[in-house]
Amino acid sequence: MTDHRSGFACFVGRPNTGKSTLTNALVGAKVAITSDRPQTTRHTIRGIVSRPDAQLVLVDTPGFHRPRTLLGERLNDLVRGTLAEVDVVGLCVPADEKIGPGDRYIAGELAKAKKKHTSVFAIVTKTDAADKQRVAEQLLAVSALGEQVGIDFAEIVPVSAVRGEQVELLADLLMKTLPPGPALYPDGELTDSPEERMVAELIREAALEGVRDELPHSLAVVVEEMVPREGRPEDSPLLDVRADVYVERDSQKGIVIGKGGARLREVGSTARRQIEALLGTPIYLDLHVRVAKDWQRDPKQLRKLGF
Ligand SMILES: Nc1nc2c(ncn2[C@@H]2O[C@H](COP(=O)(O)OP(=O)(O)OP(=O)(O)O)[C@@H](O)[C@H]2O)c(=O)[nH]1
Repeated sequence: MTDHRSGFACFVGRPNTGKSTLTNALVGAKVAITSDRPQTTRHTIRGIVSRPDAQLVLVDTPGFHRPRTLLGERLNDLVRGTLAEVDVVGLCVPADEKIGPGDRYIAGELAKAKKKHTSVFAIVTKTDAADKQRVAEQLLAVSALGEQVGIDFAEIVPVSAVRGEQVELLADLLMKTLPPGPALYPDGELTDSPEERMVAELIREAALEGVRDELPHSLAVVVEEMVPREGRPEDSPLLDVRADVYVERDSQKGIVIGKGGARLREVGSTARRQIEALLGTPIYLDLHVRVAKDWQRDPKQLRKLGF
């Protein structure tokens, strides 16, 4: 485990440069494109690439690929925030289109916003849509763009996401840049499913009911597992849902759990009814309250929780 690496990456680039397609290709067939997920992470998770030795979490950079909406300070801050938190950024430029003002704008913003320790990759996408000569020219043009804006690309990688060419190589290279660290998400979980997010949100709502003033917004819920109970008859399935409710301090733990666990039982049964209504199947809800103290020192773990 000592060699394990983990971290966050995001792809930036003009619209239509193939960022989503590349994300899907990296994550594999099982990816579910997630919608906004304000509850447990500040940024939408697009997918998770897990390997025995590394885990790469791909996140969205809000607004970055939409320069028109970048006027507001706040959004700019958000973009800078994201770029400051990820370990590696991939600037996507398609092979089949000349580099234009849009690419230069984004590269320029990226040069300003990135942190010193952030690796920046240039990714020349859609190489199947251009001939070899054109791809070679584009690699040079991208390299020149980097020099223009003052970004020293860690790698310049040509890929075709639709053909799956160089996608593995890109994953290898991205993972190599990540800092040492444990997996941030449970093994085998490629991406949070929309169901898990909704379930987490329902539990969080139930946990905040009546104590909203006492507890900070930072109460977070992570669904660790949702698995069908084995050995149940087909016409009477049961879904085991295991979730952790995170608070920041011991005193808050007491508030959530209540006297003799009374409040937590109430939270559990309220949430269970709502989850059953949502999923249309009986569930067994196993709730644990944890203090996120240790997590506070680890920005990545905090990000996972949305603190
Ligand atoms: N030929 C080819 N087309 C691709 C490739 N990757 C993406 N495309 C096409 O390019 C278009 C845009 O791809 P997306 O992945 O949606 O691009 P995006 O950058 O996520 O777009 P936005 O969400 O608008 O920012 C789609 O029509 C894709 O099918 C590729 O490797 N080769």
